[in-house]
Amino acid sequence: MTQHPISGPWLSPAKLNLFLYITGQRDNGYHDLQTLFQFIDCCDQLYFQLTDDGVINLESQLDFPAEDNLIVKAARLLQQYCAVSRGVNIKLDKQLPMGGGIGGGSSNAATALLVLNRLWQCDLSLTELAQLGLQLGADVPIFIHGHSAFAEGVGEQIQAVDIDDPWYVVLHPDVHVSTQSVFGHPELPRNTPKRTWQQLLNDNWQNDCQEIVAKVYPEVAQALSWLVEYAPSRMTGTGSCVFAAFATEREALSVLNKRPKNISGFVCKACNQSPLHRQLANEKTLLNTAGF
Ligand SMILES: C[C@@](CO)(OP(=O)(O)O)[C@H](O)COP(=O)(O)OP(=O)(O)OC[C@H]1O[C@@H](n2ccc(N)nc2=O)[C@H](O)[C@@H]1O
Ligand SMILES: Nc1ncnc2c1ncn2[C@@H]1O[C@H](COP(=O)(O)OP(=O)(O)O)[C@@H](O)[C@H]1O
Repeated sequence: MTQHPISGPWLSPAKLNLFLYITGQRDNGYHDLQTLFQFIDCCDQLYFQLTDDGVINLESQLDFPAEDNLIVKAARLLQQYCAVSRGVNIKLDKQLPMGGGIGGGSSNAATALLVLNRLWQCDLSLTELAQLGLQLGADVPIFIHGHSAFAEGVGEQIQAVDIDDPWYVVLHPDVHVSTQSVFGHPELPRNTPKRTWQQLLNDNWQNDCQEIVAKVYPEVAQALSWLVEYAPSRMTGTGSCVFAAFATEREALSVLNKRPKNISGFVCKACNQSPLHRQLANEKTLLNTAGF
């Protein structure tokens, strides 16, 4: 049997929601949002090795079944959609905190779709890949398009934007916030008036989920009230991570290093282009045998 080379490491970056407003609710229960996504240079890494047997395997340090992993779901979706006969061994090196609102699962799915589209020679456009990805999660299309974006609808109406790219301190309170439970909360504000991008650009940015999450999870409230002493601070997505922007890495690191011992966190740089898309533009990183 042919031993195929290993391709990777491929980056799977996190995102922050710099603002998040809920402007309505659809008949199917899903909420309409206006949100601003920006990537950060904090990433998981994925490795791929093609196989001839059609089977999709995933090796990772996660403690739930591979079948439930969005990477396997993404690979299977593409394989079926393009009638690919080959399989793939995938290895995930997970670095990003999970359930923190920084989008690691959606990003992993998008990285799998983008890289396998190339390795399996499916040749789907970004628009087609984003449509496939939307079946896996509302945030997947943003990671497929790979540019900072103002998103509306459930995240599928995307307008690429260029915005400031500061350094961030991201704090990760030790709680897992379920997206579904936040959207199901009776006190969640659901009728923030819709505004244009121009109006929002000059607004004092907020997150409509923050008040409820901080009320239910005191750890989130504690992280916010600590960080806000240094700079304006907000929650990303449905939490639990909170962040604040700084002009320099040095300033951000000095704040991070003073954090309370019970809160983990990291410093990262904002990127208007996804680190994965930068990598995809450089074919030379495609083959590497050091992965598995
Ligand atoms: C709100 C965001 C902002 O980035 O939060 P985070 O998950 O990143 O924190 C995302 O769009 C989340 O996207 P994602 O995490 O993919 O959500 P999904 O799996 O599609 O949905 C999980 C559940 O949340 C609810 N849901 C999700 C998105 C939405 N616009 N309205 C909803 O009501 C639905 O009940 C759904 O069953
Ligand atoms: N590859 C993956 N990485 C992380 N989480 C995953 C993955 N595949 C499935 N999941 C599931 O998605 C949930 C949310 O993960 P994640 O994307 O990290 O959080 P968030 O949506 O809050 O940013 C996890 O708790 C896990 O059950």
